[in-house]
Amino acid sequence: MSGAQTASPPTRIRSFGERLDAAFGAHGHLCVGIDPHPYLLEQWGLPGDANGTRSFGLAVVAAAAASGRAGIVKPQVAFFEAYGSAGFAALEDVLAAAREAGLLVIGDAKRGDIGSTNDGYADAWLTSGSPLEVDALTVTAFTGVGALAPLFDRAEANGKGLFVLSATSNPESGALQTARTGAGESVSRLVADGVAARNTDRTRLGDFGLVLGATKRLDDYGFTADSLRGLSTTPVLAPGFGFQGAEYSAIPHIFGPLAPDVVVSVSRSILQHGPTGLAAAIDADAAQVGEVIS
Ligand SMILES: O=C(O)c1cc(=O)[nH]c(=O)n1[C@@H]1O[C@H](COP(=O)(O)O)[C@@H](O)[C@H]1O
Repeated sequence: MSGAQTASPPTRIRSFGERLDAAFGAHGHLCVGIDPHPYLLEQWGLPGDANGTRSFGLAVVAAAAASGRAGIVKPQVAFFEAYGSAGFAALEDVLAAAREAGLLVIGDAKRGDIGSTNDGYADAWLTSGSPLEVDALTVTAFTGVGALAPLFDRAEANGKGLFVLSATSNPESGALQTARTGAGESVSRLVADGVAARNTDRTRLGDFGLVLGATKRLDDYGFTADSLRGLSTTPVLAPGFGFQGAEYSAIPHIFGPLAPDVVVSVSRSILQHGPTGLAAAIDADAAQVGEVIS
């Protein structure tokens, strides 16, 4: 054999935005939350322990993958964390199963700290081969969008994404998030503009998105029609449907120009159908979402 070898070009890592766009195209916009509330474990006939959360999570992953109409899942870390190391072991199994099934995984851990600590979170959640590897992570910017730089950088390098809380769905969010800065913009918008600025290639769906609750009027949170247009190509993670009161039919009205890039996230109102009704509930909700976002 000759010593001369042709070097193969390095494989380009697909960005999170590209993969999210592909998931939208192949499966639609529905994201099924994996929230193993203790009352749901009981309702599903599962033990109220880490094994229960594992069985619950694996069942949701299997149903989403089998339906083909939900290409994204969002495990809520809190309900696994409640069982300590055994809960994290269960979460690792659920994440591995979701990855194996080809689902896009948004880890809902709402991390965010000073920059040097965010490096640790990037190691844990956004690094290929890490036990808790996900495709995208929810984070808070209370320490400042700039403090998230290690997470943005690592996500970009590894083909991962972030969803940063901007206008959250809970009733208490307004006092803080609608507060105005010295320059007169709302805290929600300050965060949104900072995140959008990290999406440098505006010709494609970005890797960095915003959490905008579907229960809110975005103009109350300081977003004008123009500012929403300026956020185009920034993906949106939208919780608040079902149990929190928002309806799928309102998506175009709530999100305006951002509606085509919305991840429609729903947990309890699908999960309450139990293991036997889950598949039908996913199909029914996906059909409704498909009618408003094509
Ligand atoms: O980041 C989130 O997903 C999130 C942000 C937000 O503003 N509101 C919100 O409800 N969530 C999460 O979305 C899920 C909503 O659950 P359901 O109300 O059961 O659909 C929970 O896991 C919440 O923690």
